[in-house]
Amino acid sequence: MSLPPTKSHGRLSISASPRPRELIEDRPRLQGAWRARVITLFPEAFPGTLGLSLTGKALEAGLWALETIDLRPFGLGRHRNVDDTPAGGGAGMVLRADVVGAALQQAAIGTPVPRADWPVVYLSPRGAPFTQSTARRWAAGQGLTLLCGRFEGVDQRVLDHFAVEEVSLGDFVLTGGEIAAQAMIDATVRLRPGVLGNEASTEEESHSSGLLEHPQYTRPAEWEGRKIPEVLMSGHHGRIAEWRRRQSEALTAERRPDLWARYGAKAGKPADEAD
Ligand SMILES: C[S@@+](CC[C@H](N)C(=O)[O-])C[C@H]1O[C@@H](n2cnc3c(N)ncnc32)[C@H](O)[C@@H]1O
Repeated sequence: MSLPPTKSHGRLSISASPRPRELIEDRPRLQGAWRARVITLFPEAFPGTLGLSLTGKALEAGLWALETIDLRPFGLGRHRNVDDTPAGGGAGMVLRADVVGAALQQAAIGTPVPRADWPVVYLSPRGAPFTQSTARRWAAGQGLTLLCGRFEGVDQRVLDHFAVEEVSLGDFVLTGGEIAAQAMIDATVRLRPGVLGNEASTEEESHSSGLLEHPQYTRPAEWEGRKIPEVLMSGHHGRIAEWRRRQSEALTAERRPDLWARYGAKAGKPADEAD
């Protein structure tokens, strides 16, 4: 079977088909760029929000690359069928192991071993929860292959065969993996060097230190009778840092007792004494 083309959203194509000239010329610049490779029935959903703002600029600049692999051309027969009814009966359709397997094989071309450098992930509500530490782990590698499910999901055998990691965006069910893929790529790519520029720090934001971020304010100094807290206008860096730390702790304790308990435990004291 000849390989269907892979669409590139950055400046590099991994397609087996002839590449436009400008893509070839861009190749050296992209060597070593972190890459997201997404297997989907809806490649037109990409880059989506990833093409906007900082991630979009970084994509254009070649700081990372995005490639979609359309699942449909791997389908069978005249209609390129990709799914079939669930074994054992039940509602809906399941993506076939042979079809998804062929797409995963194409996605594996040129990816490094060991897998730690390039995880292969199935977006799934059954998966391990996606967190900031997942994003950090993925950002430290060379790239990521994401398999977007649809319908009732994917035949289990292909997940087992390729030792695919299952990761969930949260405890809810989406109609497909594309939104989850974009969210996870966004959270990962913004941790790559140069993507956020010098302006933003990823060290002080929510989930980096185990706490939620303190409230933020900007001009005007007074709005609808509400003033910016005085300490933030004082210019006293020590007092500002202390105020922000206390706000972070109070917010975390109130909104996320699970994070607060873990934070307290890390600091070596029970959470209710962590003040
Ligand atoms: C309708 S869902 C399938 C749900 C599946 N039957 C179940 O109950 O676990 C279709 C696809 O959406 C994606 N999806 C749905 N919810 C998700 C979540 N919370 N996180 C990541 N992907 C999700 C997965 O790729 C899934 O295969």
